[in-house]
Amino acid sequence: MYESILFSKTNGIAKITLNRPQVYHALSAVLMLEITAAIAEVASDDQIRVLIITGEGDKAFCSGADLKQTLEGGESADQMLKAYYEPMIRSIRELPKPVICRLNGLAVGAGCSLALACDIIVATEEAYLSLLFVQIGLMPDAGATYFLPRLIGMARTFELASTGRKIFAKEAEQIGLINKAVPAEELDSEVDKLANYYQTAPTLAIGAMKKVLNESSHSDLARMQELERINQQILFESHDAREGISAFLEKRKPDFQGK
Ligand SMILES: CC(C)(COP(=O)(O)OP(=O)(O)OC[C@H]1O[C@@H](n2cnc3c(N)ncnc32)[C@H](O)[C@@H]1OP(=O)(O)O)[C@@H](O)C(=O)NCCC(=O)NCCSC(=O)/C=C1/CC=CC=CO1
Repeated sequence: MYESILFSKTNGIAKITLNRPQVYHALSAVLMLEITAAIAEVASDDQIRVLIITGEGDKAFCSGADLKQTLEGGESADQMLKAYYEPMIRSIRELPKPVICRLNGLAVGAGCSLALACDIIVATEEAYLSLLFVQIGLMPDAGATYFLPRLIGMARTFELASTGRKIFAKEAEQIGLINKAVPAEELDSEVDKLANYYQTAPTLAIGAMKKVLNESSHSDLARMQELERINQQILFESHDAREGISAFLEKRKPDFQGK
């Protein structure tokens, strides 16, 4: 059904694998439309409780815009960003389910933006991120200027964006750009551990928390308290909250259904 991604759904866990290895999974229009379409499938499938995004193989997660297609496609940057990049990035942020980035290799340009849009990033120690836009005379896009200052502050963002230097996973972990750097042989067990946790977690609560946190960087305390109140009221009536509270009182493990 898809030509540039592999898409699987198993035991409540969906996985999107970018699959254009000959160009390090560079972002073609088709690839971006397919990622966005697969995320819409994840959104509408109540059985799916967590999404993993990764690249095929061990070299690259994503090399950013497919430069050949970008140059030859005849579309302006404005058109491409609006039509392909921005909907893809927003679909990750707006998905009310956790998204894990399995950073299997380099993530550069808009590939870096794609990784940063995810909720949790687990990387191999060999993986690196780079805002190398500046090296081809461009500036960060696809949401990078939104994510970076919030994650690592303005001074670090300016340095990384104006030089495009590589940030390997260990440094990225230290400065708070990713969650965890692990040896390559531990990447799958680390990602599986997280995915299995989320697959049995109270998905409704996690989705509401994600939606509210998305607002926190541009809202004041009163607005955040209002959003907390509105969403907590909805969660308080939910199956999983009733189950979680009952399980605590009955001294047993909760059986969360994600609703
Ligand atoms: C740093 C690299 C990603 C990897 O370097 P290296 O390990 O030395 O590997 P290479 O030999 O260079 O690459 C392997 C093959 O993949 C092809 N390739 C790699 N990246 C791309 C790409 N982005 N587009 C097309 N093809 C790519 C590469 O040509 C090799 O193919 P052959 O074996 O046939 O030669 C390095 O490859 C690199 O710097 N890549 C370019 C990174 C880049 O500049 N990305 C785009 C940034 S801009 C952006 O992401 C977003 C936009 C959005 C909208 C509008 C306009 C522009 O950009």
